Amino acid sequence: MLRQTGCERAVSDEELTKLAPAHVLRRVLPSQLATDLLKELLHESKEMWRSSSWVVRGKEHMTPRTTAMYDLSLEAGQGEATKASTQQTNPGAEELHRPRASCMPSELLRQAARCIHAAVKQHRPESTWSPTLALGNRYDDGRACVGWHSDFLNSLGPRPIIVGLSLGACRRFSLRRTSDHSVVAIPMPHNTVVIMWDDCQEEWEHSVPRQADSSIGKHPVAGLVRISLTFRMARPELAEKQKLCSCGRPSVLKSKGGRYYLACSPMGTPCCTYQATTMPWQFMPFGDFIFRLARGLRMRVGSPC
Ligand SMILES: O=C(O)CCC(=O)C(=O)O
Ligand SMILES: [Fe+2]
Repeated sequence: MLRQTGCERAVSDEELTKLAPAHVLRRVLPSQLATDLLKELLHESKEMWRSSSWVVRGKEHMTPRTTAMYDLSLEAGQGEATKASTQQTNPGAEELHRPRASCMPSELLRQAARCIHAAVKQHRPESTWSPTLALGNRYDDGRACVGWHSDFLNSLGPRPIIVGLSLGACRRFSLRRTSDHSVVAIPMPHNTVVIMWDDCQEEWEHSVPRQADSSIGKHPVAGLVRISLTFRMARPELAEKQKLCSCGRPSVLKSKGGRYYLACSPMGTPCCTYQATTMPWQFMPFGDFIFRLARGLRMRVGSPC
């Protein structure tokens, strides 16, 4: 059933697949694995995850949640992530004033990654997607949130599959189409997965909005705390092709109005107000994308650095 919530529509799982390039799957992990992973991450996130921060005009802004990056390509015992691997898996991290924590994935987290991989394979047998990293987010209560955004494409490439697993408290996950700002929202109780595919990063934004604590579905173990893991596949071919802005700082690859563009300084004050490319994203095969990126997305800089 469609329900109007302000300007936001709460939709059923079936409707979501018709309205947005996204898919909700319930109880994807065996329930014991979901419980054990939740307990492990509740503990680990308290000890090791942290709020990142960035500085805009001298003022430090903290993320209203704690986060950590898990590099699934690292074998147990490999210890600290190397700088190269951190740069690839932690896009924008070098721009952060307080960078994101990098943690080693446990066996439980790897098992969860295998379940997520199998679920994607079941829905898209032809897909070669396989998760290489997971970004953890911890939302302690209704004030913790993530605002409207699409994920950086630098290390993921065009039209990436990104899979979010929710553990603990039930929060709302919202998707907004950039062309007309229509919003759909889905409740994400414990052990629910949302798959964002196709052009979800190119044409839509997503968020976990602030909520009154009284509207959050508490979990028997986690209470108001929600933990999410977003599984992604990094493309090593792209890491070598990262472009610096003309001011020398890293740039991020984003998409707007049907074109890719590189923007300066994702987290701080951009040196340039506008940088555009002339690369349309639609229907572009990955090989073409790499080729064009290697040749350089020629940037038109709106104002001088
Ligand atoms: O917590 C969520 O479900 C969303 C997190 C998110 O958007 C992200 O990690 O980029
Ligand atoms: Fe995101």
